[in-house]
Amino acid sequence: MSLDPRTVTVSDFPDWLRAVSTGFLRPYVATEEEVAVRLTHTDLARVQGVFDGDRCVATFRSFAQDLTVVGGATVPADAITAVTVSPTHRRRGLLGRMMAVDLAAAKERGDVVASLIAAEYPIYGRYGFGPAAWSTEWEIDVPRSGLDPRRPVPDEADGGRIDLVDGDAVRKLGPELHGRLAARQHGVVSRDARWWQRSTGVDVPAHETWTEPFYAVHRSVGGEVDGLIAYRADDHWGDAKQPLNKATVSDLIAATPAAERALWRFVCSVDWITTVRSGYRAPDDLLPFFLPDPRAARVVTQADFLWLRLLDVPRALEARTWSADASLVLEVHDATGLAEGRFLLEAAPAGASCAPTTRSADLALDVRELGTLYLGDESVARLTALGRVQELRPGAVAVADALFRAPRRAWCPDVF
Ligand SMILES: CC(=O)SCCNC(=O)CCNC(=O)[C@H](O)C(C)(C)COP(=O)(O)OP(=O)(O)OC[C@H]1O[C@@H](n2cnc3c(N)ncnc32)[C@H](O)[C@@H]1OP(=O)(O)O
Repeated sequence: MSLDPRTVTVSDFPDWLRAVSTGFLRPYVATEEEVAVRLTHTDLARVQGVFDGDRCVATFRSFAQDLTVVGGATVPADAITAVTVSPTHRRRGLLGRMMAVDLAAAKERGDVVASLIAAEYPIYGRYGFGPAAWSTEWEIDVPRSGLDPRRPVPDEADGGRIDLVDGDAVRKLGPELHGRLAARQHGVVSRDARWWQRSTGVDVPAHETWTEPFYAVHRSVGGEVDGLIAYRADDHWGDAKQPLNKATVSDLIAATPAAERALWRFVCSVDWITTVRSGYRAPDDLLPFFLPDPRAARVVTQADFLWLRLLDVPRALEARTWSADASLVLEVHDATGLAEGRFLLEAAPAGASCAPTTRSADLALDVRELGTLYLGDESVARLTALGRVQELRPGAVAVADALFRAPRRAWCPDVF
């Protein structure tokens, strides 16, 4: 029997959801009502399944996403999620087949990149993806941070105020604030209305145990909401009856460094909280330096996070800004042919042009490495030292490094 991927129908959908649960090692607990809700925000044309007889044994879904690139513009991304192959059918090429179908459709549609959060590092490089944004999580030992527990927050330097709010307010205020973040932080991916609902407890899938977080917003001196935090606290007391509670931040977005600082200092100031877990941040997040003693913030996670695969090299390279004025000819290898070619990039801080060329190449690299370099989060010299970029004209690596690097690291705040 052939095991070919096909588009999933409404009647397949519950079995497809069951297969996703199996692949992610969780029991299938969705109710009919949940299936109906999920159908309302799922574009079935972009949901693939592989069926062995009646049973779904492999799953794959993609959806439309906007990705902020260096300089603040966005490109249309093919966001990939819910990738699973049942343990009875693994390593027979099913993922490879579903990926080929999806990437071809994305290219046809005009998406500039494909994006995903990889469950495991070794899976996606073979499909042309490279890690493009990394993530760091800190754990703050609040009593060691040097913050004074007697002081009110925000402190005088800030001038703004912090208000506790509910999920309704977050759904109203969050999207505009997120838009301001997305306009300045490369690596940020769009959040649709469904994202805001799910993160505030509306129609949460049954397999996710939902507890209401605390939400607070920061308002600038002018009264504008310019920061938002969501955090949950545990209930932990020491033997000598001292509170030793941990706050875990699930979201902290801000439009200004001042709002960011005020919100971190706020969560560290909550009485009883002695530990704060930051959630996934950019590796160069300002957080440790908001504390009088940055060593109180210990790195607990440091790993690849957002993976990108370029589908349209000229549009991708023209969309971002560049730190220098130079031209470069890139020979891009892509086993699938989707992004293969030799391209002349003429870059300047004001904008770039990129087009196929017959000029001799300065650098040769796989599309995977171009994905890794795209958001300016990796050095060309490092990839060259690893043998993953070839310098064909002396000095081209230095030129490429001057061009590609961004002033700040990329940050993707969301798992999708
Ligand atoms: C974006 C997301 O959704 S991330 C979530 C990914 N899903 C999971 O991690 C759930 C658990 N794992 C699975 O469901 C499956 O193992 C999958 C989906 C990762 C892989 O599916 P498969 O159908 O087994 O992959 P497929 O047979 O197409 O493998 C293609 C190649 O990748 C390799 N490969 C696949 N998965 C892995 C892995 N986890 N680690 C190392 N190599 C892997 C295969 O060995 C094969 O190599 P080859 O081309 O050299 O022969």
